[in-house]
Amino acid sequence: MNTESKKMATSIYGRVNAPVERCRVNFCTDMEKSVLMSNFERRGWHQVGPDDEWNFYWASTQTCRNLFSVESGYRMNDNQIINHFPNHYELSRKDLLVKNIKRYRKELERDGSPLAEKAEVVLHGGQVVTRYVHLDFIPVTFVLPADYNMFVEEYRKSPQSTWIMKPCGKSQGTGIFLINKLSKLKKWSREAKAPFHPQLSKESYVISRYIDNPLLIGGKKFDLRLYVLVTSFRPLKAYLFQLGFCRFCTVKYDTSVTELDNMYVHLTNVSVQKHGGDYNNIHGGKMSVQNLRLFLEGTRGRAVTEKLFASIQWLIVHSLKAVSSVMANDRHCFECYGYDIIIDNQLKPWLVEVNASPSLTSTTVNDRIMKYKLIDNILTAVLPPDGIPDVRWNKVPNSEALGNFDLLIDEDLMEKEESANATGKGSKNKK
Ligand SMILES: Nc1ncnc2c1ncn2[C@@H]1O[C@H](COP(=O)(O)OP(=O)(O)OP(=O)(O)O)[C@@H](O)[C@H]1O
Repeated sequence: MNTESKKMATSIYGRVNAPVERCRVNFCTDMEKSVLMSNFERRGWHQVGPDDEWNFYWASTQTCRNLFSVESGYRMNDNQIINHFPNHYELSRKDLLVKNIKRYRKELERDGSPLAEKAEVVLHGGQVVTRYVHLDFIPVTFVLPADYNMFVEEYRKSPQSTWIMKPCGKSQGTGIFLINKLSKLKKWSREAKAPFHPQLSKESYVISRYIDNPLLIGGKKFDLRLYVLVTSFRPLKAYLFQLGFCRFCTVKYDTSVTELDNMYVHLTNVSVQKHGGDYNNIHGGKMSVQNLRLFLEGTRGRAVTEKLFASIQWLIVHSLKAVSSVMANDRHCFECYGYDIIIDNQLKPWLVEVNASPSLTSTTVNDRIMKYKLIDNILTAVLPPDGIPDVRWNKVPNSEALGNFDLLIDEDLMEKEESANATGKGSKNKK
């Protein structure tokens, strides 16, 4: 690499900008976010249009779907990669995520896996129900209108529970509301012109048990936004970014009925909270995961904190395994998912949602530094050491190339280790 090409980027990113190999890559994007563009520029990449010969496409989910559609007839060559799997919605659509996780649990149960162990638990109202011991990481959820009767049955088991209704095809808190009475749901259904009638309803919803005992800090509810990079679904290869963050509500948590419609109390989306009068532009209602860890170690102890973070990794791996068999594992694809997780006051993590297009908009300076680093680390991890996209590469970055990503799972590696162990055992046995 000559000195010309060894370009140290300057400016606000500081330490983030280690020298990168500058090589000729033609990139295309329909998302001109500054954290993306500055990363591409720093690598000396050249921007081209979708009809030109691109090597690297950072596309919106819709553009990616169009590109993979049968009608488009587009065929990628070995030097082209793109940032979504064609049917990412199996993981990122609220209803499909639930459907896939339910199927995965049933399959494990049918195979007699110890992971599918069940036990009886007592609900608030004293009712005893059976739940998965290890795979109970999404709140009880039903898809409406299809599962309306099943929902009513569950609702009656614990009528004092609160439920959250979310439209499947929307984001950023749009169309979400809480209910604590079946009558409220029925009223809404009437006003929305019979959305529970499968033939009449245009939109499906999920209704989930509301996690009404979230862990609070400073009296406020928050959730975690974690980034997970998947480079392959079969074999599964996934990495967790260390620099996730917590997103706080601006108003203190309050479960009283009068506050049920107050979204500044219940929804942690930045897109909701930034409209609140108490929104802070400096920290943007965000706190790093490292600081959360320190806070928990100080207030709850190191062992339970370790256990919580291990459970979070566990739930991410199993949510990915739940979709791995249905994902179109195109070798041109990688994807960075935004995981939304709520921790309850028993330090149990709950998976709320997975986003295929986590926001790359920066609300604060720290946010911008972190997101810049995220993109930098993704690019380094998905490209072979020479920096040129190549699907024939084995997609195993070395530990240096992972930057702030930690390996979550590599089924390839696991298989190799297993067979090495078996061979080791074999030779021991021979002795
Ligand atoms: N089961 C639940 N219990 C408690 N709070 C929840 C639950 N589900 C969602 N929430 C809250 O509602 C917010 C919005 O939910 P969710 O992320 O599923 O919807 P969204 O509008 O699609 O968000 P996004 O913009 O991230 O796609 C979450 O960030 C969380 O604060």
